[in-house]
Amino acid sequence: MFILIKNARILTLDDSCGEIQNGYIVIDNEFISKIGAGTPISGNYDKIIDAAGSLVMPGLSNTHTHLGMTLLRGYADDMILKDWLEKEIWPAEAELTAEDVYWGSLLGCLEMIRFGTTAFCDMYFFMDETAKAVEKSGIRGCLSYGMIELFDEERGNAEFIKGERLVREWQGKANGRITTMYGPHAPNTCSKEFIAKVKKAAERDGVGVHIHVLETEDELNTMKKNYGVCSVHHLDSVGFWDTRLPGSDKSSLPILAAHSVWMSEGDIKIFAEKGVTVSHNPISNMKLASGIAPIQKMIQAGVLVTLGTDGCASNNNLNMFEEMKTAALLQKLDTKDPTALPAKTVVEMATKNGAQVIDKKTGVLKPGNKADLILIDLKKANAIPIFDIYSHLVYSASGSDVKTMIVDGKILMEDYKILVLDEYEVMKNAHECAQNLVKRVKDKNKML
Ligand SMILES: C[C@H]1O[C@@H](n2cnc3c(N)ncnc32)[C@H](O)[C@@H]1O
Ligand SMILES: [Zn+2]
Repeated sequence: MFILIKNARILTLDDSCGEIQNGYIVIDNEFISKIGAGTPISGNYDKIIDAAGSLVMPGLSNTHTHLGMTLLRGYADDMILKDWLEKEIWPAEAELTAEDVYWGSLLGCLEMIRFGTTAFCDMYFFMDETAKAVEKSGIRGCLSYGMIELFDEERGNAEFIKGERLVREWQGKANGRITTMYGPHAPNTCSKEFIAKVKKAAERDGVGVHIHVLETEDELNTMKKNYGVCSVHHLDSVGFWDTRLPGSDKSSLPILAAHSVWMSEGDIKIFAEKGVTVSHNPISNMKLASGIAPIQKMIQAGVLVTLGTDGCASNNNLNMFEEMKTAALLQKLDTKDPTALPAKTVVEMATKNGAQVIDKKTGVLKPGNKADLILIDLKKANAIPIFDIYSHLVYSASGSDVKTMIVDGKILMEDYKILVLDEYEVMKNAHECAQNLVKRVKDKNKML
C-alpha cells in the first residue's frame, strides 16, 4: 500500500525534526518514505488519510504485559502480591487452555489497538497462541515464554525447552512484527544457575531477556536472607546483566527488567553501566502496593526507562495513557519535586525508549523507519486549548482519543473502526473463555 497522510499536526519524536504544525507523511509499504511540512507532491496513492484536526505520532510501546491474563481482569483485586500470585493467580493459570490464551491475547490486542499501543513485550504461557493473536491483529509483539523453574532442575529443563522453542519458531515471523526474548520469571522464582543458562541461550540465539526484578520488598528481603545480596547483585555475580552477541565487545542484547522498584544506588549503577532497560509499571506497583521505583534517579544515572502496564489482573487495563499520567504524578509526589519526570520525558519513555527493545526502526517518525503510528483526535473538549503537545498527551488525553492506527504500513483502525478483527467476535469469545475458566477453578476448589 502507498498511503498519504495529509493536513496533519505531526509529533515526530525525532530530535532533529520535532513537531510539524501542518504536514504530511508518505508511507510506502511498511516504511515511512517522506515526512514534510505543507502539502506533498501528488502521487499514485492507494489511500489518502485527511488528518485535519488530528495529531500524528509514533504508536505507544507497552514493555511489560502478560496478555493471556487479560481474561483474569478483575479476578482477584486488593491483595498482597505473594498471596495474589500463589493463592489466586497461579491456581487459575493452572486451568488455562491454549484456546483461553488465544482469545485473551486477541482481546488484549484489541484493547491495545483502541488505546494507541502499536507494540508490546509479553511474558506468558501458551505463547504460540499469543503469537497467532499478534499475527492476526497486525500489531507488533516481542514475546517470551515465562519460565518458572522454582529451583527444581527437572522442571527447569522442561521450562527451558518451551522458552527455546518459542524463540526458534517465532523470531522474525509476520514480516518481523513478531520478535522473541527468553523470559526467566524472576530471581526469586528461578535459580541463578538456571538464569545463567538462559543468558547463554539468549546470546547464542541473538535475542534479549525479559525478567521481573525487585518488584517487592519481600523479594529484596528474601534474596538478602538467602544469598546475602539483592537480586541485582545476585545475578551480577553470574554476569547476567552483561548479555552480548558472540564476538561483541559490549553489552548488546536487550535485558528488560520489569518493575525494578527496590533498587539501591549500587543497583542503578549496575543497570546504567550494563545498559539494562527498565520497564516501569507504576499502576501495577501502586495497586499491589509494591512500592515506588526510583525512576528519576535511574534516568539521571543514564538508565533507559520504558513504560508498561503489567498484566490485566494487576492494572486492570492496557491503557498506556493512564500509565503515562500515573508515572509522571507518582515521581513528582515521591520526590516532592513537581519538575520530576516532565511530560516530554514520559512520552519518550512510552514511544522511542520502548521501541529500543522491540524494534529500533520504530518509535520515531522519520523516513526509513517503519510506519507504526497513531492519529489522536484533537477535536475533543479535553483537547482545547493545547499550549504544549506533550502536556496534552500525558495530563489530558485519554486512550479513547486514539482514532486511527497504522502498524507496519497497514491500517488496523480507521476513524475508530477496527479493520483487522471482528471486534464483537473477540469480545464474545474472550468473555465465554473467562466465564468457563472461573467455573473450572471453582469446581476444582470444591473437589479439594
Ligand atoms: C508469567 C507469570 O508472571 C505472573 N505475573 C503476573 N503479574 C506479575 C507480577 N506483578 N509479578 C510477578 N509475576 C507476575 C503471571 O501470572 C505468570 O504466572
Ligand atoms: Zn509482570
